Amino acid sequence: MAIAAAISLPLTSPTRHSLSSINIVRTPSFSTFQLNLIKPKITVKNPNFRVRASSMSIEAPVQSSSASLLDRRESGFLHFAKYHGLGNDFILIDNRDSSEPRITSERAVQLCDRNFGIGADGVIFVMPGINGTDYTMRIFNSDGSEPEMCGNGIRCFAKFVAQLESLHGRLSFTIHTGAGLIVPEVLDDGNVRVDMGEPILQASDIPTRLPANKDHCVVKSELDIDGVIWNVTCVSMGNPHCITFSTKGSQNLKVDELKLDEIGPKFEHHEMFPARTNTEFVQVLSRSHLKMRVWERGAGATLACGTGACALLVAAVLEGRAERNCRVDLPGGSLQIEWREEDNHIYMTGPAEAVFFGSVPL
Ligand SMILES: N[C@@H](CCC[C@H](N)C(=O)O)C(=O)O
Repeated sequence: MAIAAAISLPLTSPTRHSLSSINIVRTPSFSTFQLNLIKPKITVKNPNFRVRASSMSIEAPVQSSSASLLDRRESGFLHFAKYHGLGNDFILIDNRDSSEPRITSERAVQLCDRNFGIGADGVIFVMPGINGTDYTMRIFNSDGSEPEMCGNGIRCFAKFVAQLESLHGRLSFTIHTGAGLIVPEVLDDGNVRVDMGEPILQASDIPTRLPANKDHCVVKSELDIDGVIWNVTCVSMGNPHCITFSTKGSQNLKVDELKLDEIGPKFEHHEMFPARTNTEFVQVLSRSHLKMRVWERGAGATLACGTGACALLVAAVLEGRAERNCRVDLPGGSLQIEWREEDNHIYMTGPAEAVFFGSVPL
């Protein structure tokens, strides 16, 4: 099904956004508004552009007493919110009334398309909790595959739930995911700290066919990509990650120089990774400051990967390259990651922001 238009409002840009067909004015307090207080404030320049026309509508948040777009329930339309965590962007769907995703994986692929759809790295569904949890999160990657977890996505999930439920201040939820129980906490400053649980290190559970050491872990192993040997460590955060700091014979990667589009797919589809893999290319800036670029399974090069940042910290500690609490710089910004010795859990802290709201045909 075709989609007429998709618009994003980067939060770092000025408050007025000029597009060829419409102007959208955003309130400065955009990140703190309530979904049930949203009303469009759109100036239509081109009379041929109909904001709520045949296929898609766009609303910029300003305070009002009218009903939210997300409160409307016309049949045939899918209402969504677009969020991002450090530029890793997602279409969030209120699926609290059902444990079946409101759209298929095929439709998710269409909606994630940056030219013919809304544009996103994935689609996330907010579903009823199971096993005593508050909510369940499911996600489709932009290629339609379903991963177990998403670190940036779960921060967006927490902010979206807070707005759907009109909750304020410091909040914490329990969320059932394919990676087990995950607990995000919305902090007073708007950032979200997530208890990401324990890393999985057993080769068969990651899964990887790379040779394991005596602890059954894959640390400082070697992976052959077209004759180049990459030193890799493998970690699962519920989803698989392959982390590399160097090629054989070199000291430290310079991540800005990598041709990610060429090498990323070769890691992702390597025969050593039966469930494919996410890959983090890491440069050590200091023992508490790491820089990474990521090639994601099912989404390609993204601006950030939360589970990847957690996995790479574990790899850096296991390889003796870093402390347990580090700042991780990603193309879209920074995350603070801690692998706590007392409980073996990983804690990720970072932002998540609403971008725009809209509706498309189901
Ligand atoms: N960007 C996400 C990870 C999303 C899932 C990943 N592509 C996979 O297939 O495992 C994150 O922030 O963790």
